[in-house]
Amino acid sequence: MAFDPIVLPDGPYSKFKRNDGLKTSDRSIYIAYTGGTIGMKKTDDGYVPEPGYLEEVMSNIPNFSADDMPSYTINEYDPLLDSSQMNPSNWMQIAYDIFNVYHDYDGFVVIHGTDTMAFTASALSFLLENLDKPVVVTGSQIPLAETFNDGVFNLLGAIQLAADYSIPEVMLYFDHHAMRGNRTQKLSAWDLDAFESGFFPNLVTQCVTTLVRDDLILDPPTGTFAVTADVSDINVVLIHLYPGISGDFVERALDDSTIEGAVILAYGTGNGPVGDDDFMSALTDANNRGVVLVDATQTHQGLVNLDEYGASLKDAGCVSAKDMTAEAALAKLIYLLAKGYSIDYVKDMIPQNMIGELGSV
Ligand SMILES: NC(=O)C[C@H](N)C(=O)O
Repeated sequence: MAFDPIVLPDGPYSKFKRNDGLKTSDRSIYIAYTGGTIGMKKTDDGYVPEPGYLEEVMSNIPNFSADDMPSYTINEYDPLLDSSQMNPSNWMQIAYDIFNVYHDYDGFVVIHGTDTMAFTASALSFLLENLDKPVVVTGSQIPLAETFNDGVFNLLGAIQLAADYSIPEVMLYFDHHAMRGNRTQKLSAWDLDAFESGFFPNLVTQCVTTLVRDDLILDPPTGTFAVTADVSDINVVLIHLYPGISGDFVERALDDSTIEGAVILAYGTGNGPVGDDDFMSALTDANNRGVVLVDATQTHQGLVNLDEYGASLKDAGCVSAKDMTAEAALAKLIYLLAKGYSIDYVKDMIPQNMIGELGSV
């Protein structure tokens, strides 16, 4: 009995796949190595960041120097940081670092600890204005030096994505998926599939082949790439609501004249104890002093709707973060304040999509 031959379709087409005739090995990638578990060394006191160690381990893994890899330059930061020690001035260091070499490379990889990776990815998406090259943030749960580890695939995948695709976005690459950076949250300190992209599909899935959601990728910018906001000294706070939170606590949390904004991590669709007069007046007073109050949801898949109930945090002056993650809401608020915009403009912009941080498909 004769069988018709199986005709395989051409591989999935992506308009972001670079097709200028160059090979992957002709491309060059810049790697900003900030720290994180991926490059740590095992010692009697546990894992520690060790200068030079990540590159040493990489040089013993043939894949990183294979013929079909792009060339890459690694800028190892000094000191290497566990990401739990990072603050907005570290975001600026990464942003300026990329800015300084932007025209010399095809794409960028940021090696970073997982703990605050979603905050950094969110912040970079705002800080790197008019980005038209891929910036892929990655790290791992287990150090690359361990025999069984997730760093090999994460780092190889991030480097190849930055080399082969011209996706003009800050992405977070983990466990074979690239997610929009400002949609991500760290969900697990245990699973190798540690991040999720809440209300938004993954942008890229790497299986036997690479599947790119062309329909979701941001349009290339029309303006010139720039880093114009310095968020290092912007003072905002994040207040996570919990049953029993007192007005006194909120008042003290906001009682600092340098505070310019606050993200209120509220329940469900943005709810809080609106019947508590002390709580509401602590917020109202801050709002009257010019502190921008942003109501974001503490759920991982939620949409703030301040008009759903008769009384809401809107009565205290809060503006809705809609479906933004806490990480994105904080980063966006800091960024908008750093731009020096008026309070009214910042409040207007929070619920409006700027760089893919909100809106569902
Ligand atoms: N897996 C990791 O990278 C966790 C580490 N504590 C960090 O965030 O730097």
